[in-house]
Amino acid sequence: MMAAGARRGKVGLVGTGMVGSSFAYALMQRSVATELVLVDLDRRRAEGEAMDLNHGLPFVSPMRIRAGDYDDLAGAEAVVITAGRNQRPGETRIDLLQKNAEVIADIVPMVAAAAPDSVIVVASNPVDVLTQIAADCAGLPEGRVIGSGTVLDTARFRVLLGEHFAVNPRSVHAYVIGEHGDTQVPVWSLADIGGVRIDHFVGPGGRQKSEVDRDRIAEQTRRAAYEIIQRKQATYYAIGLGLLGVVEAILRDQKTVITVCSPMLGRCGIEVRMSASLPTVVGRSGAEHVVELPLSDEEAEAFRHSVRTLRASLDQVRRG
Ligand SMILES: NC(=O)C1=CN([C@@H]2O[C@H](COP(=O)(O)OP(=O)(O)OC[C@H]3O[C@@H](n4cnc5c(N)ncnc54)[C@H](O)[C@@H]3O)[C@@H](O)[C@H]2O)C=CC1
Ligand SMILES: CC(=O)C(=O)O
Repeated sequence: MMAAGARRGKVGLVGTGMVGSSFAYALMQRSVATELVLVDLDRRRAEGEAMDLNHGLPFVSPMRIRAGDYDDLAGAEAVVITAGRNQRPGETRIDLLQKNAEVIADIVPMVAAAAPDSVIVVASNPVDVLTQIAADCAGLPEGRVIGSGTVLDTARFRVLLGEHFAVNPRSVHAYVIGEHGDTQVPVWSLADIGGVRIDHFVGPGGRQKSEVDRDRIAEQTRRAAYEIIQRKQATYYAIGLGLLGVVEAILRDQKTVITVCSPMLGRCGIEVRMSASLPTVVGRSGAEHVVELPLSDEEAEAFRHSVRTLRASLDQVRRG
C-alpha cells in the first residue's frame, strides 16, 4: 500500500494512438503529474511518442516521460486506457465491442497486477460496456475502475448551450447521462446558467429558452463523433482534455463532479450491475460518490432504457 501522504504523481497510459497521445500532451502542460509511462502493443509507437513529448519539456514543468511495459506502471495513481480500435466512418461505438472487449480483458489484469493502488480510467469504446468488463476483471475496490463515460457528451452539450445563449460554456451547468453513445440522455430539466434554469435564463442579446431548439442541440450532441469522424477519421483533442480533468481530479483528490461512468447498480432505479454515467464526485479513490439526480419521469425512464441497452450489449458479448 502507498503510505499516506506519499503522492508520487505517477500516471500510466496504455494505448498511445491519437486519443492517448492527445491526453499525454494535455497532461504535460497542466503540471499535474511528475511521471508518465507510455505502454502500447506497438512499442515503437510508444517510444516515438515519449521522444516527441520529451522534446517539449523545456517549455513545461519538469516531469519524466518514458515508454515502458506493464511492470513499469508500478506506483501509478491513475492508469488511463485508450487502447483498441476506433470507429470508421458510419460505424457505431458498439460495433467495436467484440474486438475491444478482448483488448480490455487482456490489458486490465496486467494493469491491476502492476498498479493495484491505482484508479483505472477506461476511454476505449464502447466505453460504458468496456468499463464494466474492466471493473469485473480488475479485482479492485468499488469505484477504482471508472470510464470517461459522457464526459465528452456533457462538454459538447455545454458548448452548444453556451453558443446558443452566448455565454462561456464553463458557466453552463448541464449534464448528459447514460450511454456514451446513441441512447444518451441530455438532462434538460436541471440545466442552468448562473444558477438560473435555462427555461428562465435570458442571455446577452435577449436569447431565451423559447428559442432553444432542443431537438437540434440533442441531435448535434449525440451525433458529434459521427460528424467529426466523417471529416477527420477520429476524435481526440477534446477527449484528451476530458481525460486530463479526470486524472487531475484523482491525483489532486479534487472531489470534482464529472460524468464518468462506473457500475450503476441501485442508482436511479437501476437493477442490474452495469456501468453508465451520472455526475460523480471524483477524487483519489476514483468514483467516490454518485450524485442521485432529481430527474423528470421522462428523463429517468430514458436513463433506465440507456442502461438496459448497454446491459444487453454486455450480455451479447459475454455470450460470444
Ligand atoms: N471515450 C471517449 O469519449 C472516446 C473514446 N475513443 C476511443 O478511444 C480508442 C482509441 O482511439 P484512437 O486513439 O483514435 O485509436 P488509435 O488507433 O489511434 O490508437 C489505438 C492504440 O491502441 C494500441 N493498442 C491496440 N491494442 C492494444 C493492446 N492490446 N495493448 C496495448 N495497446 C494496444 C494501438 O497500437 C494504438 O496505438 C478507440 O476505442 C476510440 O473509439 C475515442 C474518442 C473519444
Ligand atoms: C469517438 C467518440 O467516442 C467520441 O468522439 O465521442
